[in-house]
Amino acid sequence: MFRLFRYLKNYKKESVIGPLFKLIEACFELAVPVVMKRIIDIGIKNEDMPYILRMGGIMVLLGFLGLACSLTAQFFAAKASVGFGTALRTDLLRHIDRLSYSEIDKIGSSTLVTRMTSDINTAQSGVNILLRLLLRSPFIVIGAVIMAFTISVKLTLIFLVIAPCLAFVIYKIMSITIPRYKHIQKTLDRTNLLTGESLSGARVIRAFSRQQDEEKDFDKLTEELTDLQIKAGRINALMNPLTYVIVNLGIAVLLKASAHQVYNGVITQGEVIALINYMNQILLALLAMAILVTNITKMQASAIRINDVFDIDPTVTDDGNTEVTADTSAPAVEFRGVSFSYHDSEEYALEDISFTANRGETIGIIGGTGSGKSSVINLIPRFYDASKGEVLVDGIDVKNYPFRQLRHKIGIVPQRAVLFKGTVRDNMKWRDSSADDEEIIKALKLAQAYDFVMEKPDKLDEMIHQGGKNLSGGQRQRLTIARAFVGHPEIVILDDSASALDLATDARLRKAIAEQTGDMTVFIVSQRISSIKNVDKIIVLDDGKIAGTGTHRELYQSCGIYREICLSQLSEKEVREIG
Ligand SMILES: Nc1ncnc2c1ncn2[C@@H]1O[C@H](COP(=O)(O)OP(=O)(O)OP(=O)(O)O)[C@@H](O)[C@H]1O
Repeated sequence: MFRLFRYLKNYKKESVIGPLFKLIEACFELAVPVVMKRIIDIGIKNEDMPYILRMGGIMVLLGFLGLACSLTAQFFAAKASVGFGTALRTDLLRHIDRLSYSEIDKIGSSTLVTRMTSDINTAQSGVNILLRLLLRSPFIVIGAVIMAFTISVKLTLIFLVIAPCLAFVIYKIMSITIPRYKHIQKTLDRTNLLTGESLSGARVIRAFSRQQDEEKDFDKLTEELTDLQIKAGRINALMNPLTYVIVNLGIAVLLKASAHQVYNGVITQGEVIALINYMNQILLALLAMAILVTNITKMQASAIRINDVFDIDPTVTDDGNTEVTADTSAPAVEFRGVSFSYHDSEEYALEDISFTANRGETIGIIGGTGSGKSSVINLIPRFYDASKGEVLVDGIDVKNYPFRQLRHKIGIVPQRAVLFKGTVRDNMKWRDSSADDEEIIKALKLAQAYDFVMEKPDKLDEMIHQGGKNLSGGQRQRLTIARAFVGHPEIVILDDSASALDLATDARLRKAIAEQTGDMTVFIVSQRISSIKNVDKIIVLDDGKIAGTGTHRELYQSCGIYREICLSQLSEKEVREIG
């Protein structure tokens, strides 16, 4: 937890002023019983109305000063804790941004969202409470005991018995409830995960009529959560009655012990009232400490989870890499004996892959599901690093490029069409922020997206909802294809990105790519023969290995797997044409 306190370094002043004002407020609070004592012992005893009013005025003033100090402390504590949360969130996001796909796959994006949101919020409120209560509560307890000593040493001995009893009861209750609260937090995480999955997968759940099963799972989890909360709540509910019983018993003992002393003139009525006040102040301060400890425990759990993310070292980095000069005589992309496995698994997803893709060539990658097509193309922009062998772009190992330079060369159309909230124009400028409308329109035309964008009332200014929810699957795909071509990348990768297009649009897209990409090297990953049959070179993958490389005609004659795919997808006439 202490590791996270470095995010308070820009808020040193606030972190001192906040607690300081809380201490000043505590001093005013400790002074109130003294004034009360004077009102009783001097004002009421002498029936001195002006004195009572004067002292009453001082009490009100103490109240207002306390309030002002408390508000000031709250202001600075809030400023420091919000600043802490912001700095922590920014740094965590920066760290997550540096993680490779491999680490993100391992930890899971939904877990990262929880770390970024609820864990950071818990740490932030923990810091706020810490700044306000860490010094104040012990100060009030010690201060109240000292003030009581100045009134009567003998009667204060009762305090020395009551305060540890109170602390013990609070400690006992918390030692039972805190582990339960940790359990509740874990169940809450599971509930959040299930809720997230149910909401994001709502359409699939309905399509498969799985609502009832989902509801059943959700009910089970929420019942478990309710049960845990009720049990922890029941024990926690004992806190106030038990502590008040102890304090009231203490007050009864105090009254009994002081009665004689008051009668004999050893102690005044005002002093007895002041002692009772101090006893109540100790109780309230100890209860505040219980709240503080609960929050520190929650904060500690969140801090561990946040630090777990910080402790993950990115395995794919470009640290120390400086801009490289491309070797224009080398192939645009070359794989040399590349093998690759996910998360250091023993089993290779790709094995001994070697091929070259020259400038201006269009390369088709085909194979069954899970044959390794996406794995191959993910190695080009270094989303993952090859376990063995080398991946070269323009003759240089991708590991030697700064990410910015490498990825600027590449336009990627991922398998899942992801668009962001904003206008069509905003989305088109992701690769190249300086792209003008002319360039955007050229890319939209190539991707067969121009017509439907122009049919929208606001054209390039048409708003796209989060995730492109207000577009059809095919429209989304066409926009992601257009986005990859803006800014004229040297390499374009289309990962099964025409799957939602009708055959006619797909054919027009292929024709446009063949005619308009010029010196770009284009990779088309597909399971459809029709999407790749006219490209310069086709790579056939089977179970992570290359089963054949060549043109459509060559592969039909030499590669059994390719022929099988052709026979399952092409019409008799098309097959006859190859032969
Ligand atoms: N993130 C991942 N973590 C672990 N294993 C993975 C991951 N992604 C893919 N794999 C595994 O690697 C192998 C190759 O997967 P890949 O996605 O490259 O195949 P693909 O040919 O693109 O399949 P599809 O056409 O279905 O997209 C598969 O066995 C798959 O289970």
